[in-house]
Amino acid sequence: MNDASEKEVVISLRDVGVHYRRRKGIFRKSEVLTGLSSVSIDIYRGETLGILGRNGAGKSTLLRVIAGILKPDQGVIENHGVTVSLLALQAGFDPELSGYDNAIISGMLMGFRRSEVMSRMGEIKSFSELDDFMGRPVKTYSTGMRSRLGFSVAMYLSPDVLLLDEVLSVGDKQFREKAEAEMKKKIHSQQTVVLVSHSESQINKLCDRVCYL
Ligand SMILES: Nc1ncnc2c1ncn2[C@@H]1O[C@H](COP(=O)(O)OP(=O)(O)OP(=O)(O)O)[C@@H](O)[C@H]1O
Repeated sequence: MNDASEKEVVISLRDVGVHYRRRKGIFRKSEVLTGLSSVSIDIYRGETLGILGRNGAGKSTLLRVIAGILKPDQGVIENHGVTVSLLALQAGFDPELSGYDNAIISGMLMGFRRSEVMSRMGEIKSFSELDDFMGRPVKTYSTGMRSRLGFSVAMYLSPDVLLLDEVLSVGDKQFREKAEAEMKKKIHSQQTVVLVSHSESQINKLCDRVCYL
């Protein structure tokens, strides 16, 4: 990471909280569940920030807030003009469309032109090892294949800030090692990454800084 004096904050959160309201029954009062409790953190350009915490601590909620998908009902989040994209295994792809079409749509949602996505398609296909499956509907993919596509799209079409939710934990050992090696290259470049993982050793291996929820 850069010298402390050169650190540039790209996203900052102050006292950010998210609460979910859940109805317990038609005639019963709803209860309020805390999804995220008073988080204050700065994300710096070029860093790889790891997020650790027990199940239900709010890691996925935090990433959704940073991505702008979820509006916090407490505190303030400021994005200092950066593009952000969240890669999570359960999110994103249209099951009826092919891997190619999903890669194009994902890229365009991140703000790339179609031609820019197409110019990287060869690398996306090759890294994902999906071969002919790239032309088939995503609903025919295994979970591991979906994550390989998601990971490859994220690696070759990176926004300013890349949010990864548990994406390095699936797929076979060989692909995981390849994905980790690619992540390390990103880390040594100027890519800003926020990585959620249940694996403390993975976080320690890959991240410059860790936030415990
Ligand atoms: N849509 C929702 N409606 C109600 N409660 C929710 C919703 N999404 C999350 N929660 C609750 O908010 C809390 C935080 O959830 P979140 O998924 O962010 O945690 P997490 O740290 O990512 O968990 P895990 O490690 O199990 O993936 C949990 O108690 C969860 O039950």
